[in-house]
Amino acid sequence: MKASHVETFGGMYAALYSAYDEEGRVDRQRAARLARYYVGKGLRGLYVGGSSGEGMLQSVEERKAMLEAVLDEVKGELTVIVHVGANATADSVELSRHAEAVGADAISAVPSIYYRLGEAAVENHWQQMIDASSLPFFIYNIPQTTGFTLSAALCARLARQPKVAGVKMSGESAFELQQLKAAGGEDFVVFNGPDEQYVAGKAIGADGGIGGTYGVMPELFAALDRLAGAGRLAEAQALQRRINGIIVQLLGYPSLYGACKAILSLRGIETGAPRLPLLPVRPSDADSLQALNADILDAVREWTAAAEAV
Ligand SMILES: CC(=O)N[C@@H]([C@@H](O)[C@H](O)[C@H](O)CO)[C@@H](O)CC(=O)C(=O)O
Repeated sequence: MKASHVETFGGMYAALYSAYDEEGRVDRQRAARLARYYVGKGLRGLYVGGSSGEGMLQSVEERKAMLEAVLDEVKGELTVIVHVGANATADSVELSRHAEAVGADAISAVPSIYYRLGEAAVENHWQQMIDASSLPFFIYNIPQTTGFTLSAALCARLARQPKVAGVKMSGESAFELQQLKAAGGEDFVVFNGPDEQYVAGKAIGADGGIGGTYGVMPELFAALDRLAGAGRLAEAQALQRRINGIIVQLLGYPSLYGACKAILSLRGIETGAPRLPLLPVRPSDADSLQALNADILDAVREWTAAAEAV
């Protein structure tokens, strides 16, 4: 019997950061090393080229290079979902075809942005990339950055296609997350997007999460999922509060991704600076980043034993 979408894709995914060399060019070796860092950390997989991955700031060729490097390194060990959303439909179609050709597990996309498109245009944009490959497709709903809110009606319509496997719900309303799950049906995978409220998303029906801060604390999000999934609510709430203390600090730097990349650099994983207009950390941030990294590693020590007992 064919595995369900929830069985195949449910779980926790780090939204992978970009990997550049010191001149800001996509660096395949660094991308491979970054992907390898997440093996054995309790995650199901990686989400490549999304918001955290700066896909929207890269050329089609750079995006292909990032994906190829990741798949060469971890294919079969981690499930790889690749974001193929681009402003021009033709670019998304090309990325969708490429994803299938190089062996990604699934594709995903935001709407085209800037033109404030209506539902018919967005639906057509997504449909073209769905049709361009045989891979499962995950809608990426992130209204606060795209200006487009996925309606339950459009979600239900798309979900009628067997290839449409779920939604990455980065909107902040837990109610809307539940409504998308209801619209998609039992085997429609809903990923929680806001890392700060994973427990709420899970409690209301998320099948896992994809997050931009998982990349600096994958063990904590894996533990959080296990505690919440086992119904150990008090511990899950306590861990979510601990995580949120860390996220608040990360959000205090010139850019979230710059801070996350700087923290990974302290652990020997070099990925370069984020691409402008995203700002890198400042030299004056060095001491606080050291302290934050130490705090995260303390939290990992505190919480992994608790979750292993689940
Ligand atoms: C608005 C936004 O960027 N949301 C992030 C969160 O992971 C976010 O970084 C986190 O909750 C911190 O605010 C994700 O939903 C997006 C994401 O994971 C990605 O595609 O990289």
